[in-house]
Amino acid sequence: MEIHHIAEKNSILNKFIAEIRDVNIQKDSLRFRRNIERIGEVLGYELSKKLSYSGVYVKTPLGKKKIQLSYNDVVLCSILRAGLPLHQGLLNYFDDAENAFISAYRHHPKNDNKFEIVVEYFASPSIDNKTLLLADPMLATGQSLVAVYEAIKKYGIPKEIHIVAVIGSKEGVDFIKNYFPENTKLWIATIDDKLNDKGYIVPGLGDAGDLAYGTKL
Ligand SMILES: O=P(O)(O)OC[C@H]1O[C@H](OP(=O)(O)OP(=O)(O)O)[C@H](O)[C@@H]1O
Ligand SMILES: O=c1cc[nH]c(=O)[nH]1
Ligand SMILES: [Mg+2]
Repeated sequence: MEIHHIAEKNSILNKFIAEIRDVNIQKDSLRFRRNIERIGEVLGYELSKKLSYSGVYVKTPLGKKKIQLSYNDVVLCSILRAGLPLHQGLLNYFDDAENAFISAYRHHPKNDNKFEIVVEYFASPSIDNKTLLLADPMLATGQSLVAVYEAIKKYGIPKEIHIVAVIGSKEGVDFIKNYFPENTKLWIATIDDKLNDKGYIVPGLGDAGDLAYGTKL
């Protein structure tokens, strides 16, 4: 897996990451969602550099100009709930992508810290031979991404996969490497060192779904 850790180089992206982490600023859910969306735009721009391009003539009022345009058939698949604002950010740039949505949540059968991932809702076009963008802001243990990848296989075999995430843990990044095809690319804004005993990223940002959409029962 090719890992692109975007915040390793300083850019305006750092401001968006600082705001979603900041315990006070993150309380503004409108700003939180918009910052995740902005990060999606930045990551989408970065990954667009690795797509396939061919020259297309564009007619202007005064002549014509050959421009390199990407010709990939992109399917943008996001994991509910927290994936929604990231999805919107990517869709702002890949505006003619097809779209897929999948639900994944942590089920605690014994009410302790051990959980399994339950994948229930799935709406997807065929992903066969297409460029799959798999978006989820948090890559904690990596189990949600792997469960989703297993579930999506019945919709076809993608030509290539780009995973898009905002904050990951080192452990989660190492875990998913074993499950995705070798040519998969991970576009991740930033990576933290630790997970706590509940599988939350430390320092991370807390619960991305709750921060974007409120607490659930
Ligand atoms: O890498 P993992 O250990 O699998 O954890 C990451 C998952 O946790 C979050 O979703 P969550 O289960 O909180 O659902 P939500 O988006 O509805 O809040 C996040 O959006 C990922 O899907
Ligand atoms: O740190 C984490 C881990 C899982 N889900 C989140 O929203 N945050
Ligand atoms: Mg959550």
